[in-house]
Amino acid sequence: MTTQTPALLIDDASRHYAGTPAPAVDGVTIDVAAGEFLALLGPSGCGKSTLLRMVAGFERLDGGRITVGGRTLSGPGTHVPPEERRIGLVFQSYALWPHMTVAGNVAYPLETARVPRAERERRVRAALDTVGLSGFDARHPAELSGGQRQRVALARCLVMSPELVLLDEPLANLDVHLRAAMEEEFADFHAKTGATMVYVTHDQAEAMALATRIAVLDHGRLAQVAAPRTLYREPATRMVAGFVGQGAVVDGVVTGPVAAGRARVRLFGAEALVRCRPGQPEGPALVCLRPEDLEPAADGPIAATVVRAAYKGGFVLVEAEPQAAPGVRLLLRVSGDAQVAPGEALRLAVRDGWVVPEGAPPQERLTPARE
Ligand SMILES: Nc1ncnc2c1ncn2[C@@H]1O[C@H](COP(=O)(O)OP(=O)(O)OP(=O)(O)O)[C@@H](O)[C@H]1O
Repeated sequence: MTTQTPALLIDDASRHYAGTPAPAVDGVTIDVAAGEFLALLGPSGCGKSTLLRMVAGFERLDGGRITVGGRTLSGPGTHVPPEERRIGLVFQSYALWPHMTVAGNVAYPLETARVPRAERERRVRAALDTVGLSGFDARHPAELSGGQRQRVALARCLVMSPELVLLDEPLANLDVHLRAAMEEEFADFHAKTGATMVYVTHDQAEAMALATRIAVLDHGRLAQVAAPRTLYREPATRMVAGFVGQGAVVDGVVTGPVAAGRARVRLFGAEALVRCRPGQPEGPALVCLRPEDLEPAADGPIAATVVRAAYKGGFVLVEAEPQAAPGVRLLLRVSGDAQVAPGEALRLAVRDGWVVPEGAPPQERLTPARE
């Protein structure tokens, strides 16, 4: 059996800024396989950028270790400076030189590294070709769209053939349409180069669309790292359940039996069968109900009242309040043809759900590109 060295290993890494009450990054462990696209996701201030800056070498660690391809870059007594890490960086501000042409910007890191002219020109051409900007060599950044500028920044990073590429909210400054187009560009870029990527975002849709795995940070700690589908269907904590995807996290009681990943739960006085981790104990529990887990049904056991109904094109997103739990809001989708109005009574059936195993170990290891 062979054990592959992870492309990037963040091992129990911490950073506590002086004068702040709590660590920005608190004992985070993640290993990233070669060729993996890992998204770091979480609300503002959860420590995503700090963690990325630690990997890049701009921040020192207060504890733990960071290795890339088996080489320790940060650790007790070790801090390799950013420029010696062979890591590509792409940030939301493209940081292109305005007085240089596109080709000049992309060639810049090669010049700094004293790469001979002929090889430099070949690599610049190849990098511009990869990002779909052949023929733009002579333009200046001011003559490009936001998306094109971001692609130049990608090409400039790619031209150095980095082992690892770090991207910090690279689409944050682009409008919605351009973001969608650039998402595809990033997916292409990843497929073509096979580079290992770590991508910071607070946009869960972006993370879901791009990443092989997503690491969710919550107040500097790793809440869960898993494939997008697992994160959505089997959130490990209340925070992950609420932050990723739509739906509700509600109080229920596991009444058993718990077998084959299923449990019987009592929800709003009704019985339902939902998914759970093996060994889920009986008793009070949090249950995550996604919109597709709930269905209006004439004989549904949960009596509810429509609070809001929003036509979303093709379907209506309904917010409903169970009569047994005033203040709780459930979300479900009904057909776009259905007439649903606030105040209406509704009976709901629970088709699926997930018992949130708060307190269980957060780490899930998966090989890249596999669910
Ligand atoms: N240089 C600094 N000095 C002191 N505190 C800092 C510094 N940089 C970040 N912090 C604090 O560390 C915590 C994590 O910040 P960080 O920028 O890593 O979060 P983030 O998840 O990237 O947020 P955002 O999505 O808003 O960029 C925050 O509480 C922030 O205020």
